[in-house]
Amino acid sequence: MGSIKSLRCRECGKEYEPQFRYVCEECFGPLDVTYREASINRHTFDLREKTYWRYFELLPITDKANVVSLNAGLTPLQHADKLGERLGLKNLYIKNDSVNPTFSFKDRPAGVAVSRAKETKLKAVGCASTGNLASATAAHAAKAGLPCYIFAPSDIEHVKIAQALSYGAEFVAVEGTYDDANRVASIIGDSKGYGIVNINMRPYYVEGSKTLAYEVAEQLGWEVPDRLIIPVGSGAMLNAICKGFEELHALGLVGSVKNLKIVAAQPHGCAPVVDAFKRNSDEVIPVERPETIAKSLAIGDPGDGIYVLKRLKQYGGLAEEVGDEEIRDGIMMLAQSEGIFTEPAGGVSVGVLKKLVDEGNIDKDEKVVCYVTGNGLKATEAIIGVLPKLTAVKPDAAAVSAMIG
Ligand SMILES: Cc1ncc(COP(=O)(O)O)c(C=O)c1O
Ligand SMILES: N[C@@H](CCOP(=O)(O)O)C(=O)O
Repeated sequence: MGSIKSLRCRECGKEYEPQFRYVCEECFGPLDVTYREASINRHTFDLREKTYWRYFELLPITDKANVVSLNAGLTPLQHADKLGERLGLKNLYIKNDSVNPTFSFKDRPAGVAVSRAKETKLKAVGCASTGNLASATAAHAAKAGLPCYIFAPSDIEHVKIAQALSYGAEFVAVEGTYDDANRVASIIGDSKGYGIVNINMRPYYVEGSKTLAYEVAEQLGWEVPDRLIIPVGSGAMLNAICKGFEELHALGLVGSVKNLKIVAAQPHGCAPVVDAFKRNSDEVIPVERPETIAKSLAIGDPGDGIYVLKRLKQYGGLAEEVGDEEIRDGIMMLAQSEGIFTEPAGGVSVGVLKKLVDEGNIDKDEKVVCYVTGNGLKATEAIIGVLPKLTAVKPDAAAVSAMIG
Protein backbone atom coordinates (compact mmCIF):
# COMPACT_ATOMS: atom_id res chain seq x y z
CA MET A 1 0.00 0.00 0.00
CA GLY A 2 1.15 3.56 -0.77
CA SER A 3 1.48 6.01 2.06
CA ILE A 4 -0.04 9.36 1.02
CA LYS A 5 -0.92 11.36 4.15
CA SER A 6 -2.26 14.79 3.23
CA LEU A 7 -2.14 17.81 0.94
CA ARG A 8 -0.24 20.71 2.53
CA CYS A 9 -0.31 24.35 1.44
CA ARG A 10 3.16 25.44 0.29
CA GLU A 11 2.45 28.97 1.61
CA CYS A 12 0.57 28.72 4.91
CA GLY A 13 1.04 25.05 5.78
CA LYS A 14 -2.69 24.28 6.17
CA GLU A 15 -3.31 20.55 5.69
CA TYR A 16 -6.14 18.86 3.84
CA GLU A 17 -7.35 15.31 3.33
CA PRO A 18 -5.93 14.09 0.00
CA GLN A 19 -8.91 15.01 -2.17
CA PHE A 20 -9.66 16.55 -5.54
CA ARG A 21 -8.28 19.96 -4.59
CA TYR A 22 -5.29 21.94 -5.78
CA VAL A 23 -5.22 25.34 -4.06
CA CYS A 24 -5.46 26.33 -0.42
CA GLU A 25 -8.90 27.67 0.54
CA GLU A 26 -7.24 30.08 3.02
CA CYS A 27 -4.49 31.68 0.97
CA PHE A 28 -4.77 30.19 -2.57
CA GLY A 29 -1.26 28.72 -2.28
CA PRO A 30 -0.43 25.53 -4.20
CA LEU A 31 -0.77 22.20 -2.39
CA ASP A 32 1.92 19.55 -2.04
CA VAL A 33 1.45 15.88 -1.18
CA THR A 34 2.85 14.66 2.16
CA TYR A 35 3.50 11.01 3.06
CA ARG A 36 3.48 8.77 6.09
CA GLU A 37 6.91 7.55 7.07
CA ALA A 38 8.00 4.85 4.64
CA SER A 39 10.20 2.03 5.81
CA ILE A 40 12.71 1.77 2.98
CA ASN A 41 16.46 1.59 2.56
CA ARG A 42 18.88 1.60 -0.39
CA HIS A 43 18.35 -2.12 -1.03
CA THR A 44 14.56 -1.88 -1.09
CA PHE A 45 14.74 -1.06 -4.79
CA ASP A 46 17.37 -3.58 -5.89
CA LEU A 47 15.04 -6.20 -7.36
CA ARG A 48 12.18 -3.95 -8.32
CA GLU A 49 10.75 -3.20 -11.77
CA LYS A 50 12.84 -0.98 -14.01
CA THR A 51 10.31 1.86 -14.17
CA TYR A 52 9.67 4.88 -11.96
CA TRP A 53 6.98 2.84 -10.19
CA ARG A 54 9.85 1.18 -8.31
CA TYR A 55 9.41 4.13 -5.90
CA PHE A 56 5.73 3.30 -5.30
CA GLU A 57 5.73 4.14 -1.55
CA LEU A 58 6.88 7.66 -2.40
CA LEU A 59 4.14 8.28 -4.96
CA PRO A 60 0.55 9.40 -4.28
CA ILE A 61 -1.33 6.22 -5.18
CA THR A 62 -2.81 4.06 -2.43
CA ASP A 63 -3.46 0.77 -4.18
CA LYS A 64 -1.00 -0.72 -6.69
CA ALA A 65 -3.93 -2.11 -8.67
CA ASN A 66 -4.72 1.45 -9.77
CA VAL A 67 -1.30 2.11 -11.29
CA VAL A 68 -1.54 2.91 -15.00
CA SER A 69 1.93 2.12 -16.30
CA LEU A 70 3.48 2.30 -19.75
CA ASN A 71 6.80 1.27 -18.17
CA ALA A 72 8.22 4.78 -18.20
CA GLY A 73 11.29 5.82 -16.24
CA LEU A 74 14.62 4.38 -15.18
CA THR A 75 15.93 6.05 -18.32
CA PRO A 76 19.69 6.09 -18.99
CA LEU A 77 22.05 8.31 -17.04
CA GLN A 78 24.72 8.50 -19.70
CA HIS A 79 28.27 9.42 -18.76
CA ALA A 80 28.83 12.09 -21.41
CA ASP A 81 32.60 11.85 -21.74
CA LYS A 82 32.70 13.09 -25.34
CA LEU A 83 30.42 16.06 -24.78
CA GLY A 84 32.23 16.73 -21.52
CA GLU A 85 35.54 16.84 -23.38
CA ARG A 86 34.12 19.32 -25.90
CA LEU A 87 32.81 21.54 -23.14
CA GLY A 88 35.77 21.13 -20.78
CA LEU A 89 33.97 19.11 -18.08
CA LYS A 90 35.39 15.94 -16.56
CA ASN A 91 32.25 14.60 -14.94
CA LEU A 92 29.24 15.27 -17.12
CA TYR A 93 26.14 13.08 -17.21
CA ILE A 94 23.05 13.31 -19.42
CA LYS A 95 19.78 12.11 -17.89
CA ASN A 96 18.22 10.97 -21.14
CA ASP A 97 14.46 11.14 -20.61
CA SER A 98 13.82 11.39 -24.34
CA VAL A 99 13.50 7.58 -24.51
CA ASN A 100 10.33 7.28 -22.43
CA PRO A 101 7.28 5.56 -24.01
CA THR A 102 5.84 8.79 -25.45
CA PHE A 103 9.34 10.29 -25.82
CA SER A 104 9.42 12.89 -23.07
CA PHE A 105 9.69 13.15 -19.28
CA LYS A 106 5.97 13.93 -19.17
CA ASP A 107 5.24 10.20 -18.91
CA ARG A 108 6.25 10.57 -15.26
CA PRO A 109 3.77 13.22 -14.06
CA ALA A 110 1.04 12.17 -16.52
CA GLY A 111 1.30 8.51 -15.46
CA VAL A 112 0.96 9.43 -11.79
CA ALA A 113 -1.98 11.79 -12.42
CA VAL A 114 -3.89 9.35 -14.63
CA SER A 115 -3.34 6.61 -12.02
CA ARG A 116 -4.75 8.95 -9.38
CA ALA A 117 -7.70 9.73 -11.66
CA LYS A 118 -8.37 6.01 -11.96
CA GLU A 119 -8.03 5.52 -8.20
CA THR A 120 -10.48 8.35 -7.44
CA LYS A 121 -12.86 7.25 -10.20
CA LEU A 122 -12.81 10.42 -12.30
CA LYS A 123 -14.81 10.11 -15.52
CA ALA A 124 -12.29 11.80 -17.85
CA VAL A 125 -8.84 13.36 -17.89
CA GLY A 126 -7.11 16.04 -19.92
CA CYS A 127 -4.36 18.63 -19.84
CA ALA A 128 -3.20 22.01 -21.05
CA SER A 129 -0.13 21.36 -23.13
CA THR A 130 2.64 22.68 -25.30
CA GLY A 131 2.73 19.24 -26.91
CA ASN A 132 4.58 16.68 -24.84
CA LEU A 133 2.14 16.43 -21.99
CA ALA A 134 -0.62 15.99 -24.58
CA SER A 135 0.80 12.67 -25.78
CA ALA A 136 1.79 11.49 -22.32
CA THR A 137 -1.70 12.11 -20.93
CA ALA A 138 -3.46 10.73 -24.01
CA ALA A 139 -1.37 7.52 -24.00
CA HIS A 140 -1.95 6.86 -20.29
CA ALA A 141 -5.66 7.68 -20.66
CA ALA A 142 -5.87 5.17 -23.52
CA LYS A 143 -4.28 2.51 -21.31
CA ALA A 144 -6.66 3.40 -18.44
CA GLY A 145 -9.69 3.43 -20.75
CA LEU A 146 -10.53 7.04 -19.89
CA PRO A 147 -11.64 9.78 -22.31
CA CYS A 148 -8.98 12.46 -22.72
CA TYR A 149 -9.22 16.15 -23.67
CA ILE A 150 -6.17 18.10 -24.81
CA PHE A 151 -6.01 21.90 -24.87
CA ALA A 152 -2.98 23.22 -26.74
CA PRO A 153 -1.93 26.11 -28.97
CA SER A 154 -2.79 25.33 -32.60
CA ASP A 155 0.78 26.13 -33.77
CA ILE A 156 2.67 23.40 -31.89
CA GLU A 157 4.72 20.82 -33.82
CA HIS A 158 2.58 18.67 -36.18
CA VAL A 159 3.99 15.41 -34.91
CA LYS A 160 2.94 16.20 -31.35
CA ILE A 161 -0.64 16.74 -32.52
CA ALA A 162 -0.54 13.55 -34.63
CA GLN A 163 0.82 11.56 -31.70
CA ALA A 164 -1.87 12.72 -29.24
CA LEU A 165 -4.64 12.17 -31.80
CA SER A 166 -3.35 8.67 -32.49
CA TYR A 167 -3.87 7.73 -28.85
CA GLY A 168 -7.53 8.69 -29.33
CA ALA A 169 -7.62 12.01 -27.46
CA GLU A 170 -9.98 14.85 -28.32
CA PHE A 171 -7.62 17.67 -29.35
CA VAL A 172 -8.78 21.25 -28.84
CA ALA A 173 -6.41 23.40 -30.95
CA VAL A 174 -6.60 26.82 -29.33
CA GLU A 175 -5.89 29.93 -31.40
CA GLY A 176 -3.56 31.57 -28.92
CA THR A 177 -0.71 30.90 -26.53
CA TYR A 178 -0.21 28.12 -24.00
CA ASP A 179 -1.54 30.46 -21.30
CA ASP A 180 -4.78 30.90 -23.28
CA ALA A 181 -5.10 27.12 -23.60
CA ASN A 182 -4.41 26.72 -19.88
CA ARG A 183 -7.20 29.18 -18.96
CA VAL A 184 -9.74 27.36 -21.13
CA ALA A 185 -8.67 23.94 -19.81
CA SER A 186 -9.05 25.14 -16.23
CA ILE A 187 -12.62 26.37 -16.74
CA ILE A 188 -13.73 23.29 -18.70
CA GLY A 189 -12.07 20.91 -16.23
CA ASP A 190 -13.76 22.46 -13.20
CA SER A 191 -17.19 22.82 -14.83
CA LYS A 192 -17.28 19.26 -16.18
CA GLY A 193 -15.44 17.52 -13.33
CA TYR A 194 -12.60 16.31 -15.57
CA GLY A 195 -9.19 15.66 -14.08
CA ILE A 196 -6.98 18.17 -15.88
CA VAL A 197 -3.71 16.60 -14.87
CA ASN A 198 -1.52 19.72 -14.73
CA ILE A 199 -4.22 22.03 -13.29
CA ASN A 200 -6.80 20.56 -10.91
CA MET A 201 -4.70 17.40 -10.33
CA ARG A 202 -1.40 19.29 -10.03
CA PRO A 203 -0.44 18.22 -6.48
CA TYR A 204 -0.48 14.57 -7.59
CA TYR A 205 0.85 15.23 -11.11
CA VAL A 206 4.06 16.98 -10.01
CA GLU A 207 5.00 14.03 -7.79
CA GLY A 208 5.83 12.02 -10.92
CA SER A 209 8.63 14.40 -11.88
CA LYS A 210 10.49 14.01 -8.58
CA THR A 211 11.44 10.50 -9.73
CA LEU A 212 13.93 12.34 -11.96
CA ALA A 213 15.83 13.03 -8.73
CA TYR A 214 15.38 9.54 -7.27
CA GLU A 215 16.73 7.86 -10.41
CA VAL A 216 19.76 10.12 -10.75
CA ALA A 217 20.70 9.53 -7.11
CA GLU A 218 20.21 5.77 -7.40
CA GLN A 219 22.10 5.59 -10.72
CA LEU A 220 25.02 7.47 -9.15
CA GLY A 221 25.16 4.92 -6.31
CA TRP A 222 23.01 7.03 -3.96
CA GLU A 223 25.08 10.14 -4.42
CA VAL A 224 23.97 13.75 -4.83
CA PRO A 225 25.62 15.41 -7.86
CA ASP A 226 27.23 18.85 -7.60
CA ARG A 227 25.03 20.57 -10.15
CA LEU A 228 21.83 20.04 -12.15
CA ILE A 229 20.92 21.76 -15.42
CA ILE A 230 17.12 21.81 -15.76
CA PRO A 231 15.00 23.23 -18.61
CA VAL A 232 12.19 25.42 -17.27
CA GLY A 233 8.70 26.03 -18.65
CA SER A 234 6.25 26.40 -15.75
CA GLY A 235 9.00 25.40 -13.33
CA ALA A 236 7.07 22.40 -11.97
CA MET A 237 9.79 19.90 -12.89
CA LEU A 238 12.61 21.92 -11.30
CA ASN A 239 10.67 22.19 -8.07
CA ALA A 240 9.80 18.52 -8.10
CA ILE A 241 13.43 17.51 -8.64
CA CYS A 242 14.48 19.59 -5.62
CA LYS A 243 11.69 18.02 -3.55
CA GLY A 244 12.88 14.59 -4.70
CA PHE A 245 16.46 15.11 -3.48
CA GLU A 246 15.21 16.55 -0.19
CA GLU A 247 12.95 13.53 0.39
CA LEU A 248 15.82 11.13 -0.30
CA HIS A 249 17.91 12.95 2.28
CA ALA A 250 15.06 12.88 4.84
CA LEU A 251 14.76 9.11 4.27
CA GLY A 252 18.49 8.67 4.87
CA LEU A 253 19.07 7.38 1.32
CA VAL A 254 21.53 10.15 0.37
CA GLY A 255 23.78 12.49 2.32
CA SER A 256 23.44 16.23 2.56
CA VAL A 257 21.80 18.17 -0.29
CA LYS A 258 23.15 21.48 1.03
CA ASN A 259 25.87 21.76 -1.62
CA LEU A 260 23.64 20.89 -4.57
CA LYS A 261 23.56 23.70 -7.14
CA ILE A 262 20.66 24.20 -9.54
CA VAL A 263 20.61 25.89 -12.95
CA ALA A 264 17.32 27.00 -14.55
CA ALA A 265 17.61 27.00 -18.35
CA GLN A 266 15.17 28.89 -20.60
CA PRO A 267 15.01 29.93 -24.26
CA HIS A 268 15.66 33.59 -24.98
CA GLY A 269 12.20 34.07 -26.56
CA CYS A 270 10.45 32.96 -23.36
CA ALA A 271 12.65 33.48 -20.32
CA PRO A 272 10.55 35.18 -17.63
CA VAL A 273 12.24 33.30 -14.78
CA VAL A 274 15.76 34.08 -16.02
CA ASP A 275 14.71 37.70 -16.42
CA ALA A 276 13.46 37.89 -12.79
CA PHE A 277 16.61 36.13 -11.53
CA LYS A 278 18.87 38.58 -13.36
CA ARG A 279 16.89 41.56 -12.08
CA ASN A 280 17.28 40.07 -8.60
CA SER A 281 13.51 40.30 -8.26
CA ASP A 282 10.91 37.96 -6.77
CA GLU A 283 8.40 39.08 -9.38
CA VAL A 284 8.11 37.07 -12.58
CA ILE A 285 6.82 39.29 -15.39
CA PRO A 286 4.85 37.19 -17.90
CA VAL A 287 5.95 37.08 -21.54
CA GLU A 288 2.84 37.89 -23.62
CA ARG A 289 3.97 36.40 -26.95
CA PRO A 290 6.68 33.75 -26.61
CA GLU A 291 8.88 33.48 -29.74
CA THR A 292 11.20 30.47 -29.67
CA ILE A 293 11.94 27.23 -31.47
CA ALA A 294 11.74 25.59 -28.02
CA LYS A 295 7.95 25.44 -28.23
CA SER A 296 7.62 23.01 -25.35
CA LEU A 297 9.09 25.71 -23.07
CA ALA A 298 6.88 28.51 -24.46
CA ILE A 299 5.04 29.16 -21.19
CA GLY A 300 4.82 32.93 -20.82
CA ASP A 301 3.27 32.95 -17.34
CA PRO A 302 5.02 30.15 -15.44
CA GLY A 303 2.83 28.84 -12.61
CA ASP A 304 5.79 27.76 -10.50
CA GLY A 305 8.11 30.62 -11.50
CA ILE A 306 8.30 32.18 -8.05
CA TYR A 307 9.09 28.80 -6.52
CA VAL A 308 11.91 28.29 -9.02
CA LEU A 309 13.37 31.61 -7.84
CA LYS A 310 13.13 30.42 -4.24
CA ARG A 311 14.86 27.16 -5.15
CA LEU A 312 17.64 29.06 -6.92
CA LYS A 313 18.23 31.12 -3.79
CA GLN A 314 18.14 28.02 -1.59
CA TYR A 315 20.59 26.09 -3.79
CA GLY A 316 23.20 28.63 -4.89
CA GLY A 317 21.45 28.62 -8.21
CA LEU A 318 21.92 30.25 -11.56
CA ALA A 319 19.47 31.02 -14.35
CA GLU A 320 20.51 31.50 -17.96
CA GLU A 321 18.93 31.76 -21.40
CA VAL A 322 20.05 30.91 -24.93
CA GLY A 323 18.76 32.00 -28.35
CA ASP A 324 17.52 29.83 -31.21
CA GLU A 325 20.97 29.47 -32.79
CA GLU A 326 22.57 28.31 -29.54
CA ILE A 327 19.66 25.90 -29.03
CA ARG A 328 20.28 24.35 -32.48
CA ASP A 329 24.01 24.17 -31.73
CA GLY A 330 23.19 22.41 -28.46
CA ILE A 331 20.99 19.86 -30.27
CA MET A 332 23.75 19.14 -32.81
CA MET A 333 26.54 19.00 -30.24
CA LEU A 334 24.62 16.46 -28.14
CA ALA A 335 23.68 14.34 -31.17
CA GLN A 336 27.18 14.37 -32.65
CA SER A 337 29.09 13.74 -29.42
CA GLU A 338 26.75 11.47 -27.45
CA GLY A 339 24.37 10.00 -30.04
CA ILE A 340 21.36 11.52 -28.27
CA PHE A 341 18.82 13.33 -30.44
CA THR A 342 16.86 15.87 -28.43
CA GLU A 343 14.05 18.27 -29.14
CA PRO A 344 14.84 21.99 -28.54
CA ALA A 345 14.17 21.83 -24.77
CA GLY A 346 17.26 19.60 -24.50
CA GLY A 347 19.13 22.00 -26.78
CA VAL A 348 18.32 24.70 -24.23
CA SER A 349 19.85 22.60 -21.43
CA VAL A 350 23.03 21.89 -23.40
CA GLY A 351 23.27 25.47 -24.75
CA VAL A 352 22.97 26.94 -21.27
CA LEU A 353 25.51 24.47 -19.91
CA LYS A 354 27.99 25.47 -22.63
CA LYS A 355 27.41 29.17 -21.97
CA LEU A 356 27.99 28.80 -18.23
CA VAL A 357 31.16 26.74 -18.72
CA ASP A 358 32.50 29.22 -21.31
CA GLU A 359 31.85 32.09 -18.90
CA GLY A 360 33.70 30.26 -16.12
CA ASN A 361 30.61 29.73 -13.96
CA ILE A 362 30.99 25.96 -13.71
CA ASP A 363 34.14 24.29 -12.44
CA LYS A 364 35.61 21.59 -14.71
CA ASP A 365 35.71 19.02 -11.89
CA GLU A 366 32.06 19.34 -10.88
CA LYS A 367 29.75 16.35 -11.25
CA VAL A 368 27.09 17.86 -13.51
CA VAL A 369 23.80 16.23 -14.53
CA CYS A 370 22.12 17.80 -17.53
CA TYR A 371 18.45 16.87 -18.01
CA VAL A 372 17.39 16.09 -21.59
CA THR A 373 13.64 15.84 -21.42
CA GLY A 374 12.25 15.34 -24.93
CA ASN A 375 13.05 13.51 -28.17
CA GLY A 376 14.36 15.16 -31.32
CA LEU A 377 11.93 13.22 -33.53
CA LYS A 378 9.15 15.36 -32.07
CA ALA A 379 10.43 18.66 -33.44
CA THR A 380 12.45 18.11 -36.59
CA GLU A 381 11.20 21.39 -38.10
CA ALA A 382 13.40 23.21 -35.57
CA ILE A 383 16.63 21.97 -37.17
CA ILE A 384 15.75 21.23 -40.78
CA GLY A 385 17.31 24.53 -41.93
CA VAL A 386 20.73 23.76 -40.44
CA LEU A 387 21.10 20.21 -41.77
CA PRO A 388 23.21 19.61 -44.91
CA LYS A 389 21.12 19.63 -48.11
CA LEU A 390 20.84 16.26 -49.84
CA THR A 391 21.53 15.77 -53.53
CA ALA A 392 20.03 12.60 -54.98
CA VAL A 393 22.47 10.39 -56.83
CA LYS A 394 22.00 7.59 -59.36
CA PRO A 395 22.37 4.05 -57.86
CA ASP A 396 25.81 3.75 -59.38
CA ALA A 397 28.97 3.11 -57.33
CA ALA A 398 31.17 5.35 -59.48
CA ALA A 399 28.77 8.26 -59.18
CA VAL A 400 28.46 7.76 -55.41
CA SER A 401 32.21 7.47 -55.04
CA ALA A 402 32.71 10.71 -56.99
CA MET A 403 30.22 12.39 -54.67
CA ILE A 404 31.55 11.26 -51.28
CA GLY A 405 35.24 11.46 -52.25
C1 LIG B 1 10.47 18.53 -23.12
C2 LIG B 1 10.16 19.45 -21.98
N1 LIG B 1 11.17 19.78 -21.16
C3 LIG B 1 10.98 20.62 -20.13
C4 LIG B 1 9.73 21.17 -19.85
C5 LIG B 1 9.62 22.09 -18.69
O1 LIG B 1 8.90 21.55 -17.64
P1 LIG B 1 8.16 22.49 -16.61
O2 LIG B 1 7.00 23.11 -17.36
O3 LIG B 1 7.72 21.57 -15.55
O4 LIG B 1 9.12 23.51 -16.18
C6 LIG B 1 8.63 20.85 -20.69
C7 LIG B 1 7.29 21.42 -20.46
O5 LIG B 1 7.10 22.50 -20.02
C8 LIG B 1 8.86 19.96 -21.77
O6 LIG B 1 7.87 19.60 -22.57
N1 LIG C 1 5.54 21.61 -21.44
C1 LIG C 1 4.29 21.08 -21.00
C2 LIG C 1 3.21 22.09 -20.75
C3 LIG C 1 2.84 22.37 -19.35
O1 LIG C 1 3.09 21.43 -18.36
P1 LIG C 1 3.31 21.92 -16.86
O2 LIG C 1 3.81 20.73 -16.13
O3 LIG C 1 4.36 22.96 -16.91
O4 LIG C 1 2.04 22.45 -16.33
C4 LIG C 1 3.86 20.08 -22.07
O5 LIG C 1 4.64 19.21 -22.37
O6 LIG C 1 2.79 20.16 -22.59
